[in-house]
Amino acid sequence: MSVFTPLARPELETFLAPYGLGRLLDFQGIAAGSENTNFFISLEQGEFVLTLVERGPVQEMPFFIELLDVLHDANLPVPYALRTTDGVALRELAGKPALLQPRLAGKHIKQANAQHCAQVGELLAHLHLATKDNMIKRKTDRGLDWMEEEGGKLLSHLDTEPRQLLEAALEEISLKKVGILALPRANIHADLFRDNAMFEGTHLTGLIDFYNACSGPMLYDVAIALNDWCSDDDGVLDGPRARALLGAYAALRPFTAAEAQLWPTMLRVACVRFWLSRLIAAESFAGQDVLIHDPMEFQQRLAQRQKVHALLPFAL
Ligand SMILES: Nc1ncnc2c1ncn2[C@@H]1O[C@H](COP(=O)(O)OP(=O)(O)OP(=O)(O)O)[C@@H](O)[C@H]1O
Ligand SMILES: N[C@@H](CCO)C(=O)O
Repeated sequence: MSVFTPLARPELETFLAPYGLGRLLDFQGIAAGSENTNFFISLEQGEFVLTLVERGPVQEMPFFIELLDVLHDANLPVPYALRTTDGVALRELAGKPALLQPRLAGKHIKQANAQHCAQVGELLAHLHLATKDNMIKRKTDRGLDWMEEEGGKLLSHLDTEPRQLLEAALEEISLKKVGILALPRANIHADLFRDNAMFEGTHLTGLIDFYNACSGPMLYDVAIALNDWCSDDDGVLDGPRARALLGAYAALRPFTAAEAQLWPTMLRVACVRFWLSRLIAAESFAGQDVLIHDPMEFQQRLAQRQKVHALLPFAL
């Protein structure tokens, strides 16, 4: 289970006291999640989630806090950093940046249908519309340069077939980089997988885990989401789900001609990003009690996306 930093009750009680939310009733490490340490926290005044941020520089934390405030103020269903009675949002616990957030209702779904996908597309468009004119700048630490660098290093670890697949994708990234970086931008979630959305029945109740959020091409966010929400088990894109997600998104923010043109490339870039991070995690956490997502899933998806040539059907 991915509790990288275990906590004892007394240190937790000391940490929680300044929020003024009552006594600690219960707490529980969360096994799901692969990058940060999370605890469900029951206090007298409600249910919360405590996150200890395990990855990325501490100086980035104000970005996440500000972005979640902006999205919360725009009435989007996201968690946000609660303040202590002295107004402090970013705290430290066990030497890690620590945030207390409201616990959102709902649970993750494994099998997405077109109805789920339409809501994801709609909410993603709202997220982009809420930030595109006042984007808060943050360069991702897993962008195109990172993909080229880490991908280059990993090539020699791969067998012939995956190596050729990755080589072709890295070549395409290098060729299309300028065009990708010129696409319309906003603040993007950059990790909108099924395990980062909550549903109650068929109703989307929230998005969580903004720790990969950054400023970047909106189309990249759409491609990341689509690759997870609309793939079959063998990595093939499911037409009805893909059309539902893209249609709902484009109804609120129509795609530009440049986005339509770069769509097949972007689907592949979004596969490379997660194939590489999963390969790196699998190597660095091998044998440890940490949730590791299967890298092969993205190798398969990338192989399937090499066959995608159709431009976006919903462009201006
Ligand atoms: N605000 C919240 N409300 C309800 N549940 C939450 C909240 N934040 C986190 N969780 C729960 O904790 C789990 C892990 O959280 P999260 O996805 O942020 O961790 P992570 O390590 O960053 O995961 P990932 O593998 O997606 O990077 C989620 O799957 C969800 O069940
Ligand atoms: N969503 C990512 C993990 C967190 O970034 C994956 O499935 O590889």
